[in-house]
Amino acid sequence: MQVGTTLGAMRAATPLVQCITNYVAMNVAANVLLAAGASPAMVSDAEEAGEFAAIAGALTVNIGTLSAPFVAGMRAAIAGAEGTGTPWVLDPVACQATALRRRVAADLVALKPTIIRANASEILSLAGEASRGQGVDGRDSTAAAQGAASRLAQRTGGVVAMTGAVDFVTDGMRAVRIAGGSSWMPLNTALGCSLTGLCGAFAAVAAPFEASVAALALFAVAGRRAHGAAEGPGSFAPLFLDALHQVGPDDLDREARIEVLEVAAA
Ligand SMILES: Nc1ncnc2c1ncn2[C@@H]1O[C@H](COP(=O)(O)OP(=O)(O)OP(=O)(O)O)[C@@H](O)[C@H]1O
Ligand SMILES: Cc1ncsc1CCO
Ligand SMILES: [Mg+2]
Repeated sequence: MQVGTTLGAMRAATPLVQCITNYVAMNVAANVLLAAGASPAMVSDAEEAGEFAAIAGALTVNIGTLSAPFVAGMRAAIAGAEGTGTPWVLDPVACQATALRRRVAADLVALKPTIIRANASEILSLAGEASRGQGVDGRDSTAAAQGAASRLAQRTGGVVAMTGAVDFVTDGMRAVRIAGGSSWMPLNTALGCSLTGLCGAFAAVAAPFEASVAALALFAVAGRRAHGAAEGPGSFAPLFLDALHQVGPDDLDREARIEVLEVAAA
């Protein structure tokens, strides 16, 4: 897959990405998007979120620190995005954990996100299957959730970008696995939330499946590079930001480990 071309297009556009994300992720995700080449804006109040979505290249919606004002802002923003045909990405953080999260996540999935980016435990929960997730941390393997991801994609008509030690992306017809990354990534908070924002940046310039694969591949390559130079989760964080900035289109094509799956295997 031509992930390098997609990265080049994203950087050339510097897309404006509206991120409705949680308090933990706001700063981390903004820095990740800036380092990768996009232009993040954390705009979530219901009074302006719909208006902003109409001028953004993409919208991302994350339920990590959920509250009624956040939900109102999400609904306004999604309505604005739908009005202009703007792609939007859902991150259903810890959607298995409480009744509020299950209800809000189900309501948002019913609005048919362009992309759902989540860990395997969240995908299993959205698909109505048993999840071992502990709060925001995934505890299931993506291999065990491939079927759930495919069914979810078929139900929404969108793309499911599921992450873990090995990532899995499907639109219900096509599927790929992406290897790489670092075991220190889940020890850095909000990297998944930041990747959701990056999926939005790529979706502003490319079709949802290609956008998701490019975003996850960039994280996998940058994570692998940073792992080689880091000594632990703390030193990993700045090295990862540097790598996100340094990986170019040719590097991405050369270093990405993307396996295209037979449909039957998905
Ligand atoms: N064990 C691992 N080895 C390599 N890469 C990993 C591993 N676990 C996660 N990653 C990578 O970390 C990034 C975030 O994925 P993860 O599944 O941890 O998201 P998440 O659970 O939603 O995170 P958060 O909610 O903390 O933001 C992805 O790029 C994924 O490929
Ligand atoms: C730790 C944490 N708690 C709510 S959201 C979040 C960021 C990782 O999902
Ligand atoms: Mg998450």
